[in-house]
Amino acid sequence: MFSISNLASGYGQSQILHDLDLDVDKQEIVAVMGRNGMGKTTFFKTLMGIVNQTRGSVKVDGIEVAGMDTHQRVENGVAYVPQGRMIFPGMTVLENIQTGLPASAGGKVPEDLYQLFPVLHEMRKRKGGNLSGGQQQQLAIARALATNPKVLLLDEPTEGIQPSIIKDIARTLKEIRTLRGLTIVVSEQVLSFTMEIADRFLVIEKGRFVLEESRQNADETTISRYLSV
Ligand SMILES: Nc1ncnc2c1ncn2[C@@H]1O[C@H](COP(=O)(O)OP(=O)(O)OP(=O)(O)O)[C@@H](O)[C@H]1O
Repeated sequence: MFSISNLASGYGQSQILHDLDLDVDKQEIVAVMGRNGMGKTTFFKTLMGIVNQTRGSVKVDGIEVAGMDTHQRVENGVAYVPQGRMIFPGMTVLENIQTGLPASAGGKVPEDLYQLFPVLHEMRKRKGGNLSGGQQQQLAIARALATNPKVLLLDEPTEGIQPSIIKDIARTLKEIRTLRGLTIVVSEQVLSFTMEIADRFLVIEKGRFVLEESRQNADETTISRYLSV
């Protein structure tokens, strides 16, 4: 469903990603685990066309999106929740969500988004910058979902978030996957979070996938060895 092959990219002369291959099924949740600086953010930015790829293919339901501008990739069903959430702090919660809506929605937020995140409805008139870290993460996810994606990419969603809220985010992501038939790729350093949600685990080191385990075979000790410094 979401097929990445031979993907390479970098910054200027320095190549960061080396021939990445990944096929994600519809409704599958894949976790890309790796320490700081191993290439997780570069991977997502390349998938979104924010960092230029030097080679490779990225297909959504058979449609080649590599080479498209970021907004065209969004139109073709790829949504991105960046590291650090990047919500607009001076805009209200409602306005933040509206930035993700297609023009055809006329600014109207779909009911099911507020059902998924009731707190965003309560706080829709508040400035995004006044929300807690966990609420901002929900807002960033809601804004991404407003584009009605087929594939959701999340870059370290648990960063800076309290453990109790992390559990809520895990529950919500699983719910969204089922409700919307979403395919999810999430990057993380926190294994307890991905153990709750992922069907498959990949470890990235220096821009290469060095380990792949299905949920059934995933061995926490082995994966955590890659994550400890
Ligand atoms: N704008 C940039 N220009 C040059 N090199 C960069 C740039 N951004 C990242 N890099 C380099 O690319 C490599 C991968 O970084 P990246 O941010 O993708 O890693 P990461 O796994 O997401 O780490 P983190 O968890 O710290 O975000 C690192 O060596 C980093 O120094």
